[in-house]
Amino acid sequence: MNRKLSANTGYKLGLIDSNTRFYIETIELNRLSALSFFEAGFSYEGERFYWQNAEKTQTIVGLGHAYVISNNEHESFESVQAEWDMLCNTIVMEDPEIQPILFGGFSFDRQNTLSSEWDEFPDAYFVVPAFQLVLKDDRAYVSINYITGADYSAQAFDELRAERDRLIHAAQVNEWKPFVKPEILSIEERKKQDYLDAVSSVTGLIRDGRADKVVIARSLKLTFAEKFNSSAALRSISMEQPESYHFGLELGSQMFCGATPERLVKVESGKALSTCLAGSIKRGKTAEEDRLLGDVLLNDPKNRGEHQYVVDMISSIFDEYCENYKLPKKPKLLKIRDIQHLYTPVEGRLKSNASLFQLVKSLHPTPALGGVPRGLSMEIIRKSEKMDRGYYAAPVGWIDASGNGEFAVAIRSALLDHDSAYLYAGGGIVADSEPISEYEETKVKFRPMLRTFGGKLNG
Ligand SMILES: C=C(O[C@H]1C=CC=C(C(=O)O)[C@@H]1O)C(=O)O
Ligand SMILES: [Mg+2]
Repeated sequence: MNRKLSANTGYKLGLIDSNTRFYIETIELNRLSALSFFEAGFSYEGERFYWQNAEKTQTIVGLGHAYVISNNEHESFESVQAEWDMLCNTIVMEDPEIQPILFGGFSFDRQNTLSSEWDEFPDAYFVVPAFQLVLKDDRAYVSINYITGADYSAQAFDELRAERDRLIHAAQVNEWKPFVKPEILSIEERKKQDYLDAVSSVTGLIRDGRADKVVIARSLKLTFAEKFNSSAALRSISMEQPESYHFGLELGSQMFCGATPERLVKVESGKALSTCLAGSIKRGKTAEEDRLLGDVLLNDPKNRGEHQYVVDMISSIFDEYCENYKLPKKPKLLKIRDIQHLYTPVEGRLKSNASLFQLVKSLHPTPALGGVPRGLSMEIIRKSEKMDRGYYAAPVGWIDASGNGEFAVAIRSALLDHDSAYLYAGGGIVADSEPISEYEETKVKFRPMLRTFGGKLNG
C-alpha cells in the first residue's frame, strides 16, 4: 500500500482542543430505507458508508464527513483509538441512546509497499459521518454530528437540520431508477500462474516444517462498459448472500464493498464475541448431496487442521483479554449461498481494561487470513502473492462513543473503481493442500461479488 494520505475533508483533523465541541442531535422515525438514504446522499459520493450486520439487527449509513481519522502510522490501531477517545471527550450528549459512530477500516498489511489500486487508501481510514442513520430494534434514528470549535454557529446547525430533512424526504419519496448492471467487457484473472506457484511453494515450505499454515489469495479485475454506481452495487450486494455482513466504504472515486460471513469481533456491554471461520466445501445441488458434503467437511483432516489453527489463536487472545470465555468443543457448519464453512463461535466477558480496538489489533490477522506463525506467514504472503491486498481480509467496522462496536473480516469483497472492480479471494494452505483444488475454492469464494457485478467465471 502506498503511503499516501487521503485528502482530509473532515473537521479540524488533529486540532481537537479545549474549544472543540461535538454535538449530536438525533430524531427518531418509524422507518426509513437504509439503501434509499445512501442513494439520497448522492451529492456526498466519495464520503458515504453502509453497514449491515449478518443478523440484520443493525444497519448504519453515513453521509458526508464530520471528522476523518486517517493515518499511516506504525501504531495505527492505537492512534485511531487515541484520536477517537480525544474526540469523544468533547461530546455534548443530547441523547445517550444514540451515540456518534466512527466507521472505517485498516489495511491488511501495513508493511506491503507495492503500488496498486489501493494507493488512495491510507493504512487506517475512519470517518464520523455528518449525517448518520442507525436502524436498530425496528426504529430509525437520524443524527447530525456537528463538530465545531470556537466558531460554533447556530445558523450552521440550522443549515445541517434543513439538509437532514431534505435527505430524509428524498429517501422517502424519490423514485430510484431500477439499476441496470453495466456490461462487463472483460474479466482478468490477475497473476493466476503466480498464485498457483505460490500455493505449491508454500505447501513445500509447510512440509519442510518452516510454517504451519499460510493463507494465499489472488484477485480478478472486471472492466465494465461504463461506471458501476456505488448504490447499485450495494443494492445488488444486499440481494446476494443475505446471511452475511454487507458493507461499503467510499473514499474519493472508489468504494470498498463486500458480503462477508466472518465476524472478527463484536463488543457489547462488556461481552466480546468472535468467530473462527476456516475450512470450506461447496454446496450440494440437492439437500441430500449438501448434507453429505457437510459431513465430509466436518470429518476432513485437512479442513479440520485449517480450522484448528484459527481456534487455537482466537482462544489464546480471549484467554488474555477476557475474564472467562466459552468455546464449543467441535466446529459446526455455516452454510451460506455458495459455500459451507467450519465455524466455531467464541464468547467471553472482557476484562475491565480491555477494549474493542485492542481486540481488533490482537486478533488481526487470524490464521483464517494470515497464518501460523503470524510474522513469518505475513512475510511469506508479501513475497509470494506479489500483490497488495489493501483492505481485503482486514478489519472493517464501527465503534461508538462508549466503546461498543463490531468489526468484520472483509473477505468476499471488492474495490469498485469507476468502471473497474477488483475482487479478492484466498484460502488456507496447509501441508496437504493442492494448487488446483485451492484455485477451485477461490472460484467459489469469488461468486458473491461476481454475481453482484453480473459476471461469471467459466467452470
Ligand atoms: C480467505 C478467505 O476465506 C477464509 C475464510 C473462510 C474459509 C477459508 C478457507 O477455507 O480457506 C479462509 O480461511 C476468502 O474468502 O478470501
Ligand atoms: Mg480452505
